[in-house]
Amino acid sequence: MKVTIVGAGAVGASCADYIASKNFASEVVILDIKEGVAEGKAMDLMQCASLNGFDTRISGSTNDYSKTANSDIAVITSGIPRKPGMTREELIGINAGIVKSVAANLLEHSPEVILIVVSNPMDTMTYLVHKTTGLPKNRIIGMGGALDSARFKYRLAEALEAPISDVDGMVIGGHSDTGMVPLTRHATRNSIAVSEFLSEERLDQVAADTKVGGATLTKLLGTSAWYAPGAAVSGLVQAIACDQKKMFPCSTLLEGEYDLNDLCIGVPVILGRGGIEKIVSIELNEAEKAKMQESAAGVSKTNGLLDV
Ligand SMILES: NC(=O)c1ccc[n+]([C@@H]2O[C@H](COP(=O)([O-])OP(=O)(O)OC[C@H]3O[C@@H](n4cnc5c(N)ncnc54)[C@H](O)[C@@H]3O)[C@@H](O)[C@H]2O)c1
Ligand SMILES: O=C(O)C[C@H](O)C(=O)O
Repeated sequence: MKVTIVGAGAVGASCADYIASKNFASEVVILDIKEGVAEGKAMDLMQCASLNGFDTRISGSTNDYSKTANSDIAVITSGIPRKPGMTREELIGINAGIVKSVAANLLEHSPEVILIVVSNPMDTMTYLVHKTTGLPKNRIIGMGGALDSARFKYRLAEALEAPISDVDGMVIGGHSDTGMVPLTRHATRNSIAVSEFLSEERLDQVAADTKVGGATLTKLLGTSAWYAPGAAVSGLVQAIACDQKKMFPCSTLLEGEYDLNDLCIGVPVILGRGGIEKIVSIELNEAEKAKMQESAAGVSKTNGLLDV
């Protein structure tokens, strides 16, 4: 199993670290345009192998895509992150060109690859990859909901004063400050609805804190987050590599599911060796449907800024 990660920055390196530490991939290639950086990070990570007990071979490449040839999975993290006060949507001008060229380069050397799009604005970048590569939809996966759901569980556990392992919950919708739809009605503590333990006001606060999870970290860090994003990506990569058939909310092209068309947005999917093996349609109530429609309108508006 060969995995390529494009972008040796904060998220790309964190992602390589988690993938290697889990020891399920034979090879990880990190590629970046900055001379020597991918090679340096790969060497640094390889020097963790004896310490952390993994056999994954990690190598770096300065923009030489021949080294990525025959990758099974490729993760696109190349592009700029936001700064405090910015939205993810403001990154479109620079990141669209980068993501488009990176996807084309990857496919030239790995025609069967499954692509995981991370660069922001992620739902729009995922749509751009659809529009420009023509790959079947099962092989283009946008990562956002897995991260947002992890942040939702963190906030739920905080409110419940419970261990996170007691908590389950999912966030669907667009990966944006306003577009996320945390499914509080479906969230549970040990299979009991969290509404049994938390007031409506407290749950609304949990949802609000979840939606600005990325912005909160960007304000604290001066750039956007990388540990949880890297861990979330590695979870998707492992589900595909190990054919786990796990369910994650991922951004995928919708063609009528959830009454939405012609956009990529986060919904629950089953991930296995075929990439997105199934889009899972869950019953939403009227309020949840309205939030999903509003979120989709926001994503479509950003998609409208693309030159495709
Ligand atoms: N979808 C998500 O949940 C999520 C989470 C975190 C970050 N992000 C996004 O991921 C992206 C990367 O974030 P980061 O914190 O790692 O940024 P970073 O600046 O640390 O790293 C980005 C890397 O991309 C490289 N790069 C730029 N253009 C390139 C090209 N054409 N080819 C190869 N490499 C290129 C840069 O040299 C840099 O090393 C940002 O757009 C950020 O908003 C998304
Ligand atoms: O917040 C960001 O801009 C980065 C990423 O999308 C995140 O949610 O951490």
